[in-house]
Amino acid sequence: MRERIEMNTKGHMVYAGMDTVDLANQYGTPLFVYDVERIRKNARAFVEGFKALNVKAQVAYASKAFSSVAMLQVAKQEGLSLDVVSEGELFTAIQAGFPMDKVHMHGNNKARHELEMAIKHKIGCIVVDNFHEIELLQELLMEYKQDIDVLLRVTPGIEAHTHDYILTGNEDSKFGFDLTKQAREAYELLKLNPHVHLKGLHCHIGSQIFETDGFLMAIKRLYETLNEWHVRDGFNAEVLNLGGGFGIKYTDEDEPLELSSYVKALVEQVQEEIDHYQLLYPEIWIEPGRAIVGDAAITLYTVGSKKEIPNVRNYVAIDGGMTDNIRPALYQAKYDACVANKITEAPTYQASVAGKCCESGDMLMWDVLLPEVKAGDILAVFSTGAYGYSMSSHYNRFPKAAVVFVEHQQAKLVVKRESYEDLVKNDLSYE
Ligand SMILES: Cc1ncc(COP(=O)(O)O)c(C=O)c1O
Ligand SMILES: N[C@@H](CCCC[NH3+])C(=O)O
Repeated sequence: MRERIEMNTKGHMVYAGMDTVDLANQYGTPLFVYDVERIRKNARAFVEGFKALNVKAQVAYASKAFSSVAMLQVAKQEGLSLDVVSEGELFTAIQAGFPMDKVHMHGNNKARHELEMAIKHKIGCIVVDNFHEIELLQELLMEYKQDIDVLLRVTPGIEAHTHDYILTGNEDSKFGFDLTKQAREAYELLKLNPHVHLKGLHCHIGSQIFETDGFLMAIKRLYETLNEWHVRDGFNAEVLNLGGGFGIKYTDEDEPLELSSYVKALVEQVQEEIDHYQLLYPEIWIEPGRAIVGDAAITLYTVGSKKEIPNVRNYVAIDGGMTDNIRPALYQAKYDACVANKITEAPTYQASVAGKCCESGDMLMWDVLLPEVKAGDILAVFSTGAYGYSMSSHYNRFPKAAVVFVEHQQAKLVVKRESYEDLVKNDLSYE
């Protein structure tokens, strides 16, 4: 990570061409700072990876990783499609002027009103997850006399090498239909609905995955099923959606693949299956979230109190924590950081970085090496662009942080810091 740190003549860390200490002073902390050029570079690696192989594809940004109007506008500018999982994410897409025909809707418990909103806005595709949803769709499409493209989400029974909580493609999962029996049943039910156009299958095997073998195995499993359906009644998948999950570098322990090599591996495996079963080549869709925004942001915090326990541990507290980054508490996720105003100083002080919530588990990092820190220093945590702001909470009534986009050495506030008034705006008096 440290090789990525740039510094200016003041000895301050520079990020996306900007002095991070100046950014912290101007916008306050905690502050998410996104490098928009990096977002574009990541998006293009996927899009161009498919283009280079001459494969028809859609790269749908999984907006759960970080959704805001500005972010979705960047995704739109890059020609991405969009994966939304709720009315709120769809509403944000509408506010961003995102083309609705490039929006795909997910969700393991889509409510009637969510499906209704998707239908009314004529989104590009609904990824059908369960039998209840098939019934709801049947009713709504009749009511609206409207057609819609759908994919069936299936669980290919793959155990990807990642944290248990972010595994989704294994058989024992709350998402999708199992491939052995339920998928066939769902396929038969969807065939009865003249308003539904089943385009193909979807699977998502998990998140923060560094190897391609899980994806390749999933493709094999999907094609076993697709071949059965083809043999039985001539079904040809026009679309194969392989989900997201492409891993990124958080710390030096992580060794992610080049984004284009994931694309190449997926395309080659699909080609192999197509050749083997003599089927038509589908469009390949993917849904990267983390790999588009994860390494494109840092979070800036201000250091406050310290607690030094001789022969045990040094705690350094910052002005944020699990409210803006729940990942260490939830997944034991690891991060790397530096002190933005002390880049030239040697990291000789071992410390654990604590948040300010009333919760012992509210820790951002355990036992990392920093320079001697003191109150007022600015801590920069790397690779916080995915599932940081989007999973943030109001625990202990901390207002949510601000988000700044930087491009061409210009910073722009894209999400305002919440005020205390924002926090209580939905509260009603009981007096
Ligand atoms: C269905 C689906 N698609 C895409 C994603 C995005 O995953 P990632 O951010 O790991 O690329 C997720 C989250 O894991 C997901 O559940
Ligand atoms: N939120 C998770 C990933 C799972 C997301 C969606 N299936 C993370 O921070 O790693």
